[in-house]
Amino acid sequence: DAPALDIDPFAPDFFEDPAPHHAALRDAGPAVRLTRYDVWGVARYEHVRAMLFDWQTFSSAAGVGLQDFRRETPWRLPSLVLETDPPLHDRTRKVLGRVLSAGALKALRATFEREADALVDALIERGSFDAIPDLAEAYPLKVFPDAIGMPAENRRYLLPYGNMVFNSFGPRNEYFEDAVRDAAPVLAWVQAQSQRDALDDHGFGAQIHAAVDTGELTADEAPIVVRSLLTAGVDTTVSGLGAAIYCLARFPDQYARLRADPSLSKAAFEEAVRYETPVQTFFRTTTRATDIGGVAVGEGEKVLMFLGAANRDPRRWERPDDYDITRPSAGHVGYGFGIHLCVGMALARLEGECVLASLARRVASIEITGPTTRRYNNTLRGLRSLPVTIRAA
Ligand code: HEM
Ligand SMILES: CC(C)Cc1ccc(C(=O)O)cc1
Repeated sequence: DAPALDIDPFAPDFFEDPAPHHAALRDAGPAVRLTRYDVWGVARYEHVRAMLFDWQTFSSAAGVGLQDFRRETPWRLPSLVLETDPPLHDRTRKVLGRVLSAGALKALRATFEREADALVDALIERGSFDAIPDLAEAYPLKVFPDAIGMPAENRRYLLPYGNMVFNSFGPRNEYFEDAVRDAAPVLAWVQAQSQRDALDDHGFGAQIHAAVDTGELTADEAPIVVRSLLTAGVDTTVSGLGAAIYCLARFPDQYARLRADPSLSKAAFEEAVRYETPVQTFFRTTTRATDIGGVAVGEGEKVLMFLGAANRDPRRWERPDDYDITRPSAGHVGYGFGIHLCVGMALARLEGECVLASLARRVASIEITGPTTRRYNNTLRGLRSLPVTIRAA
């Protein structure tokens, strides 16, 4: 019968070095029974990509975490975008897609570039710092809440809230319990911050609430759609930027190529998203009995997609374990695919491009000058600390 493995994808051994586990999962078969959680795991690029496009068979409406919303009370009110299927998803996604479109973001480019230059100049003055809190976290925490239209105070709750939600997609293990320990003030803040009167008149938040005036959203739905941005808009880009800086610091020959041609900053960020895959895993739930590459899967089964394994699959990528900024990385599954393809992708890419271009123009070298420590989270892959020393160009 079906191949089975008892690995634990939500444990330090896996978080510290996923590569051997990813290889075992890919090689065990198209779909593998994860006996520890009694769910399926899919790690090959071909099948992960096919699942992401087949929303009818692989539904998001029962949640994209281990929890099955049809059997258990969701930890938080389900997202009206992430945790819905069509037709509801079509309506809410349309609003977010317009607010976050590449066209809408053109107006932000000058600001995002200026903020990146200012932050990099300040860090050059310091010389040595921790690239995670001082750069990977500092930059999104400045530009994104500004773009949403949030007041300056209380932005510190954004990372704790993201940490709770991303841990909530996994099992109720110690990472989840630690994250939700003092959740009450954070949850109250998120609820308050999503209201129309808490947001300025021209940011993403106001634009979402304006969809109530046009009848595209109800007054009850709008705060939940704003909550989607508060949830997914920061912790993801923090992990993405951290991944890119970590790659460029580890592979100086790639940094030298970027220095020689700063217009490669977009490609360098994209290849880091493929190489590190900040969002490592999430689930779908089958709506009918089906098969994945010939392995029979029943109706109502949770299937865990290993995006990080798919992005390193030798069946799809040449030299998958090389960080190569000139590689055509298009087609990686780091932002998902299909109807739930990351709606913030253009924004994430803009942030990544601006920060890496600023570094490429102003910083001659990035050296890791201390021990790195990894962050343990049930969904996000990223460092907790990355001590570096940079030299001005
Ligand atoms: C490097 C940064 C980012 C990564 C790696 C990332 C990754 C992803 C992935 C893999 C999905 C698909 C989830 C699924 O199929 O169930 C997704 C969806 C989503 N992302 Fe992102 N994301 C990033 C940045 C952002 C930003 C900056 C925002 C907000 C401005 C955002 C908002 C969303 C939302 C609202 C969805 C749900 C879309 C839907 O279900 O239709 N993400 N993201
Ligand atoms: C990679 C995704 C699971 C990130 C994410 C989280 C939360 C939401 C929401 O809509 O709350 C949307 C996207």
